Amino acid sequence: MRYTTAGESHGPEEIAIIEGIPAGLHITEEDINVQLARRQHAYGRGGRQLIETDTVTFLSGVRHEVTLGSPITLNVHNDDHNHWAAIMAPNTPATHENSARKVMRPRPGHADLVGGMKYRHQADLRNVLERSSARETVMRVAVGAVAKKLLAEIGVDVHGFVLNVGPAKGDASQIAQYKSLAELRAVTESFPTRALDAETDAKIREVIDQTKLNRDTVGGTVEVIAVGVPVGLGSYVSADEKLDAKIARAIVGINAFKGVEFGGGFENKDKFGSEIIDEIFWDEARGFYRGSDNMGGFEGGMTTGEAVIVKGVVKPIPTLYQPMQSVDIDTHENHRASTERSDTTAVTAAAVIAEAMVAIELAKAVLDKFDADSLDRMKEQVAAYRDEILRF
Ligand SMILES: Cc1cc2nc3c(=O)[nH]c(=O)nc-3n(C[C@H](O)[C@H](O)[C@H](O)COP(=O)(O)O)c2cc1C
Ligand SMILES: C=C(O[C@@H]1CC(C(=O)O)=C[C@@H](OP(=O)(O)O)[C@H]1O)C(=O)O
Repeated sequence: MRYTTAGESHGPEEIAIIEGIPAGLHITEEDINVQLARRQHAYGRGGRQLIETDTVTFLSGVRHEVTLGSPITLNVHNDDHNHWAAIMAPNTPATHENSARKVMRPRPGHADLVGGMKYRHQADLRNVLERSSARETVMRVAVGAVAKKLLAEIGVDVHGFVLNVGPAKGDASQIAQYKSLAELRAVTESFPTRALDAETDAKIREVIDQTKLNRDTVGGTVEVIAVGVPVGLGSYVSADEKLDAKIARAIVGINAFKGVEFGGGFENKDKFGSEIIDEIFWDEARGFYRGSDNMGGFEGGMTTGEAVIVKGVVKPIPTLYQPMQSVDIDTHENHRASTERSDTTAVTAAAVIAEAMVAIELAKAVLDKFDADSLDRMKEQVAAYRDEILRF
């Protein structure tokens, strides 16, 4: 499976093309729209989300709600494009009027300055901004929704949620507190916040509200948990086949993510080996299993069969309503950076995006390992493999 996305933030459409999804997967636009809504309506977002109604259209690869095995094209319309049609027009030469919203003062913390230097966009840094915007993540969530549907067919369930925002502490992995991922989902699905308990939920909302009043932005930590993952996805034999490494790349590839960890993560460094190594047990029903999951479901770059637990750190987003110091790329004079309207935090939406990225990497690994032409054949192979592993 591979995918690509295309689209500018204020252009007419966002597009994704996915190749390698087996024939025979039941999927509807609504399956995807549910996930898009979780991203779009996350707490702490700005005015743009009041304009958009993120819904997907299938343009290829799906017939009568079933995948054909051919490339799947997904499309989400940018409703805001109406307000930008002249400025984004692909077929009209630049004029004084349609270049009205030029960006000449790069926004610190964005791709503006380096992207401008790299692509020689010295006439207008909007040419960088439009694609570097996290608007593109709407398509990653759409692709992730297809991946989640595929994974559900083999009993893999992936869920992402917010652990903390700003100084509201408490970023210990949550899975241990819950009997099942379904239970965890039941309490965290109610975005805007993780809602693990009413007090923390209220604290997180308060931090976001107060940050907005301060005309500032705030970061935080998200967690993604996947259960039902088969043993042995990824491989130790070559560095680029390690699945934990692929997931780390996929997480840090999301706009504004600055860190990633697995299981106990950075906290493991403060403990002794005897406290954190996941010991091996066996029983008839489960076969081999670990007594704990401090490694977040990976040994040697391969899934152990325990829950995959991934955390990501999201920076406070860079566009503030109190613009930061920058320099005009034309005059080289000091100026306040350009301001676009902005979210207060990306953390809440980022939990949904991180979930999508983990689902995509797990789905890719499953499709690499098993026959991926027909869904039924893939499921037969996965079942036979699970049975073999149980009897090891
Ligand atoms: C869901 C989401 C929404 C975002 N919204 C904004 C925003 O409104 N304003 C902003 O300055 N940055 C926002 N960002 C962050 C920028 O896209 C990001 O910081 C920038 O592209 C530079 O990339 P980097 O932080 O990965 O280096 C958002 C990120 C995500 C994931
Ligand atoms: C459009 C989305 O997020 C955008 C991501 C973003 C950025 O700089 O990354 C900046 C803002 O763009 P705008 O200036 O158009 O409001 C966000 O709204 C979205 O997530 O759908």
